[in-house]
Amino acid sequence: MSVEARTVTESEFPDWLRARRTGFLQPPAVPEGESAKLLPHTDLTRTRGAFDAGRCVATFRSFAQELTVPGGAAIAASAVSAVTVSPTHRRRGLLSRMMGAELAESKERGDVVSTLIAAEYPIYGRYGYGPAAWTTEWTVDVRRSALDPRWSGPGDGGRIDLVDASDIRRTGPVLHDRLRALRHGLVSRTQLGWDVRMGLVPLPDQPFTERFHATYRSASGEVEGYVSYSADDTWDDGKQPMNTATVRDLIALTPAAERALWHFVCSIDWITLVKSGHRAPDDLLPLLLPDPRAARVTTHADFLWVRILDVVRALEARTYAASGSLVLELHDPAGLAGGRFRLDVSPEGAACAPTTVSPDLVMDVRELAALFLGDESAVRLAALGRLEEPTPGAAARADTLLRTSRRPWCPDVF
Ligand SMILES: CC(=O)SCCNC(=O)CCNC(=O)[C@H](O)C(C)(C)COP(=O)(O)OP(=O)(O)OC[C@H]1O[C@@H](n2cnc3c(N)ncnc32)[C@H](O)[C@@H]1OP(=O)(O)O
Repeated sequence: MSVEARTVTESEFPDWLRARRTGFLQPPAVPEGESAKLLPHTDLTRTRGAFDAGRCVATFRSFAQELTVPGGAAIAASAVSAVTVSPTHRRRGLLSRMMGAELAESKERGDVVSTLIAAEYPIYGRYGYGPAAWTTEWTVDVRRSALDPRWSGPGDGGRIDLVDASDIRRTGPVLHDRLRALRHGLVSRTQLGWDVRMGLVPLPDQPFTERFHATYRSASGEVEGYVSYSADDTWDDGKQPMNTATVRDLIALTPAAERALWHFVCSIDWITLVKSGHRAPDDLLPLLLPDPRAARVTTHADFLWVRILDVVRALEARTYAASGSLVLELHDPAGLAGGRFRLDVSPEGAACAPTTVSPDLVMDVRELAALFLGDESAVRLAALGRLEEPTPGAAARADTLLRTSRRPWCPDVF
């Protein structure tokens, strides 16, 4: 009997959850109440499964998301998540079938891009996705940071206050939305995501430890950022505290807030190590420390992958720091976004339209995804043989136009 790939019904949802848990190597039995808890937050018209003899053997879902592009505009994205194929059914094309259906529908819906956090690097390039934002995680050895251990709050007239989860549940989304308008690479968060983050909706098998929350308030009284962190309880044999604080979220609208919040986490008695969580590779953290070597990089990897579905809207939505023109020839084996496009940009705005004139650069659509948020360099891609440059110097020109002074940052796993 052939394996059927399609959207799932409400009655199949518990079996879909079991298959998802199996694919992610979690104990397969769906805990009591999990299905009822997740169903109201699940759009079944965007939840796919593959069924073999009535049993769910593959899962895939997407949901509406906004992605901030350089300049602060938010574009419509379809966020792909929960991708699994059971070990019995791998490498038979099930992911390709579900992905093909998703991308076609996403294009039809009018999404500008599709986004995902890739479990493994080699999976998604074949579908036109490229790594658009990388993540770096640091571990700070507080005792070597040379921060003043007598610090008891910001010296700029601002203040740090410990607050409750309910305060962050109220103010966090507002601060996060304001940051989204300032920082490209950020993605919108769902209401469920905030509830889970604050422990208000506990998800089975993701044991939740209540977090500490602190806000930074500027001298004028405005809350400009917050940090949420958890701490372990470790002491060495000599009765010395060796506790680690793990930052779960640190949102700062101003450099003053960023500085004060990091300094706060690095000044808590008993805390000797601070784990930063997902930050942009050019995060200020190491250089906020008098001795930046106290911040050791513990992770550096591709993180947010983007698949461009509408080249014109994607390139017109973002801003550019310089003025110039480029003709791009894009190959897209899936037939969704390929073609030849002329891009005219200046700090005042951008215009992009199909053209027949000779191209300056020729590349696969996945390479454009890596360039899109300003992170990757066209010169580097040319050196790697992933981009052709029929017009000499066009890759360097593309870098002048497309690259951004700050690197994109996506702190969220979704
Ligand atoms: C956004 C997210 O949810 S990320 C989470 C992704 N899920 C996981 O990592 C869970 C464990 N892995 C799995 O469930 C599956 O192996 C999946 C979903 C990654 C792949 O599903 P499959 O149905 O086996 O993929 P499918 O058969 O369609 O493969 C298509 C192509 O991709 C290749 N491919 C698939 N998975 C991988 C991989 N992990 N590494 C390298 N290549 C891969 C296949 O070899 C195939 O290549 P080919 O066309 O040259 O023959």
